[in-house]
Amino acid sequence: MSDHATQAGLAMHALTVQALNVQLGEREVLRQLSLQIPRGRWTAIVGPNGAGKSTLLRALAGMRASNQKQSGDVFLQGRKLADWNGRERAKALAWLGQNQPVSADMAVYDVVMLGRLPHQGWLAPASSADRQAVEQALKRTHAWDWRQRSIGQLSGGERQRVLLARALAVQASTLLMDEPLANLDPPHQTDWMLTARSLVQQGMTVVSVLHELSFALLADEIIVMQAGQVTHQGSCSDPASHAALEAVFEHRIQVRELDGLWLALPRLR
Ligand SMILES: Nc1ncnc2c1ncn2[C@@H]1O[C@H](COP(=O)(O)OP(=O)(O)OP(=O)(O)O)[C@@H](O)[C@H]1O
Repeated sequence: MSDHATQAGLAMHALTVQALNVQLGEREVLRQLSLQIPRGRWTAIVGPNGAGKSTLLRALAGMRASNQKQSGDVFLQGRKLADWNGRERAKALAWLGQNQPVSADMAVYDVVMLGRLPHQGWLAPASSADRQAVEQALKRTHAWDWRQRSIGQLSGGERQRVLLARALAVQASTLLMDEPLANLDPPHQTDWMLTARSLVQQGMTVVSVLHELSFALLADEIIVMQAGQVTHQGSCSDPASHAALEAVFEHRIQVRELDGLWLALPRLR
């Protein structure tokens, strides 16, 4: 393939991973992993504990642990992550991680405003576009009423909704989320899912690591991981994806349809 065709192929995808190896300390966590994440779709990453899902998501975001060695390439919109200007990358790629540290004294509004930093000039005050993005994000996650409270005073689920608002306030074209449903009650899990869907309808790319398999099956595409490798990638409605999911969890779960939705249920016998 010509360089031009390769470049066009890469640009078609939000993210492309080529032959990625990640070692954390002495442990080989990702091994020769290659995949492509389509633009404008919601992709869920699933797999057993320790499969390497969070490590993959962090690599997609260009984050490295202090004891990490890495080879292979990650491309964002056809360009190597390392070739992006930091501010432009921060505008293009938003991140919601697990247990993200936030100063407990900070007001909720200010926490969400941090999501606007890539859009702001050095020491420049927030613009009306920044304030509008923050308000919209806080209202979308039903956190607007707490805007003056300190984040340290919130429950785990309330805090998670504020951090989701911070990620939404970036207004990036790609949103990476690691276990976004952690601590959310069922109605807010549903709200999160509807938010993911509406972002995708607006053309955004959403990538989420999920343990809640019935929510993962509501995505467009599913990536199944095991022992540092991708064992399957396909549409969430494809029977081959359901088979891969059942297999990776040792047939301790089963995928069934109810009212047009795919559900992952425990297999008791
Ligand atoms: N900083 C680290 N140093 C050494 N090993 C690590 C480090 N972080 C994670 N690991 C190991 O890397 C492997 C993959 O971890 P990772 O967090 O990516 O898995 P995961 O699929 O997200 O798991 P879970 O579902 O439990 O969140 C695990 O075996 C874990 O013990």
